[in-house]
Amino acid sequence: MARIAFERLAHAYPGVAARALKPMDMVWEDGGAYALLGPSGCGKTTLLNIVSGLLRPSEGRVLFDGLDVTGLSTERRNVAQVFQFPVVYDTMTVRENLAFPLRNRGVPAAATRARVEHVAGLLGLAARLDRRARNLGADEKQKVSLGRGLVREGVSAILFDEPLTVIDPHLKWELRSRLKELHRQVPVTMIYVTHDQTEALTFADRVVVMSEGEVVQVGTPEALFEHPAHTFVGHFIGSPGMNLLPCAVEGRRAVLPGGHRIALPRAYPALPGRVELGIRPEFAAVSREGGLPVTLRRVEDLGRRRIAWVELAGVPLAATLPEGAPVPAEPRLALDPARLHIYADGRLAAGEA
Ligand SMILES: Nc1ncnc2c1ncn2[C@@H]1O[C@H](COP(=O)(O)OP(=O)(O)OP(=O)(O)O)[C@@H](O)[C@H]1O
Repeated sequence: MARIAFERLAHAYPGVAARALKPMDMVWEDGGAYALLGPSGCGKTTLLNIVSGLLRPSEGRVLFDGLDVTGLSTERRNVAQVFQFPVVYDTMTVRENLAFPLRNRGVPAAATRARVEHVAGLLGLAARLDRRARNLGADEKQKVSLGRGLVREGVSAILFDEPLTVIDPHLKWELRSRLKELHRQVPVTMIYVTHDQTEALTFADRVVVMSEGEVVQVGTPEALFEHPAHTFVGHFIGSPGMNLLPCAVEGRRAVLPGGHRIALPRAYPALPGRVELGIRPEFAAVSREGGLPVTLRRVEDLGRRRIAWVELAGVPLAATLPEGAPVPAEPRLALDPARLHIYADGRLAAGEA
């Protein structure tokens, strides 16, 4: 297990002027379960390959427990990896596949057998141990691949690159829970790359959100929901994401589209650049009275809750229509003051209580 640190780490691919990763300092705590979340092309795989040693960063250093490993191979770093597509030997049995990483490192036969059976049990593969891998379906092959990543004890970290892509949707939930359970039993540092927020939020204790080669926030799923540090996080996490309204801020007041003034929970100094007010749909309620006048465009029934799509002076936003309430003829929008956030050029402005 290892605490992994980046020191002024950045990466540009040869012949490409723009950096795929912008300079960053970061720490991955020993034993943490991290998800690396972001849209396609934001740099997740680049970052993961730098941790594993498949890719050498063009700038900065990678430290494992304080030791500079920037120039070391994956093997020397003692990192296990699970990729998007199954990596299994078709002619071997499941048992032989799972035992392979242990045999390679000279683990005694009895210990190998016990460990293989334990991991197979965790992944629901116990009844398949003596089958040839080529006779397995795609889901089961990927389970074997996961097992090969998990079977070694004492690794510095286990890295997963979208490991559930080929897995049937109903099995994804089960495998995520099994991985989480495994992390509870053996708290090794795990980094799990995904572009799926549900996958990230259910697997991880800490979610690392990336956008355009930058880590924009590291936080618990709750922190990302309650206090998005960046408008990208507000919008990317949540369904629908956070509403963003252009505004002007004067001390403890915000002036919204249409010239509506609302009180803010904190006081702000003069803010530079583009200023926006962020509020999640969960904390913006549409009702018959109290609040800002809005135009109702449509109501979306999501089963457990209803989303009212409204416009405030022409600016669209999503709000909640409380359970059981009729759709109001003249809707008003109430924003929970405690849940308002102010952003300047995309970044959360601190304000003073
Ligand atoms: N070998 C390469 N040479 C040049 N540019 C690359 C190379 N690999 C990735 N890139 C570029 O670097 C950026 C980050 O890519 P990366 O694959 O790390 O993103 P990602 O978040 O993992 O995306 P995805 O989810 O689609 O895999 C992209 O703009 C990509 O086009």
